[in-house]
Amino acid sequence: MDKIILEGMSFYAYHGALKAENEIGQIFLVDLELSLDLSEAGESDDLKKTVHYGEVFEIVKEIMENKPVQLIEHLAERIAKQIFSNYNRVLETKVKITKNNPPIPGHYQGVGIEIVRTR
Ligand SMILES: Nc1nc2c(c(=O)[nH]1)N=C([C@H](O)[C@@H](O)CO)CN2
Repeated sequence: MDKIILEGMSFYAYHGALKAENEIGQIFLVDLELSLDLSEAGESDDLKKTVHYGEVFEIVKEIMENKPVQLIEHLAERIAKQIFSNYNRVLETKVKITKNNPPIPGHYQGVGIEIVRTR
């Protein structure tokens, strides 16, 4: 299946289970993969036959920069639901959200989750 990919989106936000995260905030990295048929858009060269990835970015931004929540799973779920609601063409959505510097002692590149939802 073809994919639209938005990779390395970053947002400063205040999500987290710890009060410190809600007060200080941190950077969240979001990767998104939308599975859909891109052949019609490829053949027609018509933007209406695909999903505008700039619009998708704004959907993610609105959710990531909105009211703080505890879990990044909740953010990922909201993003997937909104994508399916806005775009009937999308058959599957993969959302990966990472925190590179959470207040968790230790040496690591990042911590995060990835969900895959199918229509
Ligand atoms: N599966 C998850 N585990 C944890 C999350 C999360 O969102 N999903 N969040 C936290 C805290 O906010 C952490 O970032 C700071 O202690 C812990 N585990």
